[in-house]
Amino acid sequence: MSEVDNGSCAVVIVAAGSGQRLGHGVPKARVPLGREPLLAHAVKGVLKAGIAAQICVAIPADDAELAEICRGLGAEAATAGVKFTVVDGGADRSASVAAALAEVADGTTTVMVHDAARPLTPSGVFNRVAAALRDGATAVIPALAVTDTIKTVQPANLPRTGAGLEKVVGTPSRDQLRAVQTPQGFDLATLRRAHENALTFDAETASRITDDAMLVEALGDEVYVVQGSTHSFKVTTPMDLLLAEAMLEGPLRPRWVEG
Ligand SMILES: Nc1ccn([C@@H]2O[C@H](COP(=O)(O)OP(=O)(O)OP(=O)(O)O)[C@@H](O)[C@H]2O)c(=O)n1
Ligand SMILES: C[C@](O)(CO)[C@H](O)COP(=O)(O)O
Repeated sequence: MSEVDNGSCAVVIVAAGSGQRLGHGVPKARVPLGREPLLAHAVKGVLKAGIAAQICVAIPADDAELAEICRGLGAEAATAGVKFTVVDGGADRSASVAAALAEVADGTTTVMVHDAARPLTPSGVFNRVAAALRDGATAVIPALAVTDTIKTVQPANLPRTGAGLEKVVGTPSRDQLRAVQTPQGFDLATLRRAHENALTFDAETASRITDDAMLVEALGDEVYVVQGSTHSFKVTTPMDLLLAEAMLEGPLRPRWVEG
């Protein structure tokens, strides 16, 4: 049972990336995972969570195959009573989110932004984000504690040969570090304001933006953190896809996969 008023929540799924690091030669959202493309898993995960009144998907412009996949997913969403909207994505992730935000239906109060590249995200994560929004957060992200030791580095040359390497300049305390995931949840007006503010960023600042929470941080607003999930990992490299395939075949198989 969903913990939120899904009558006012839209979920934006960004699926317009090219998937260079996965290296399949087709947009990543179309790459098969088991019997279905990554995007289908992401959409079905949202439907399973039962938190959305609308799903708005950003896909690469002129991708007829993904548009066809979206027609099938739209029919499934309609059966669940969820409005399904497809928009052309932009040149980077932020632009894809902005394009989708423009199509969010009137009356929507909260929005979650989710990566199509996180196909196995459990319902519990959507529900934790939704619960924090309901409890008054205007921005909330799921995250995990980091397990590696993280160093900050800068370019350096070896003393004898001058070979170019990097050297360590610091070791931030792991207690304060978190690895951030999606879905990231927001009050809709706040996220729209954050994206409008981002239009004033210079090119270098804009190029450092990797998630929506950073845009809300730039407004000076609080961003709250809820527990993420190891199952929500992002399919970025071929090894990630292997792990996702193994999860589909094993006891960690998500409940929306038939059979
Ligand atoms: N112009 C873009 C770039 C990325 N994304 C989406 O943002 C999410 C996270 O991006 P990432 O995993 O980096 O995907 P790609 O950009 O496709 O990967 P790569 O950097 O390897 O090309 C993905 O669901 C991707 O489809 C998007 O909608 N529009
Ligand atoms: C939004 C995100 O998935 C949070 O971890 C991540 O920042 C996306 O980064 P990418 O470089 O587009 O993969």
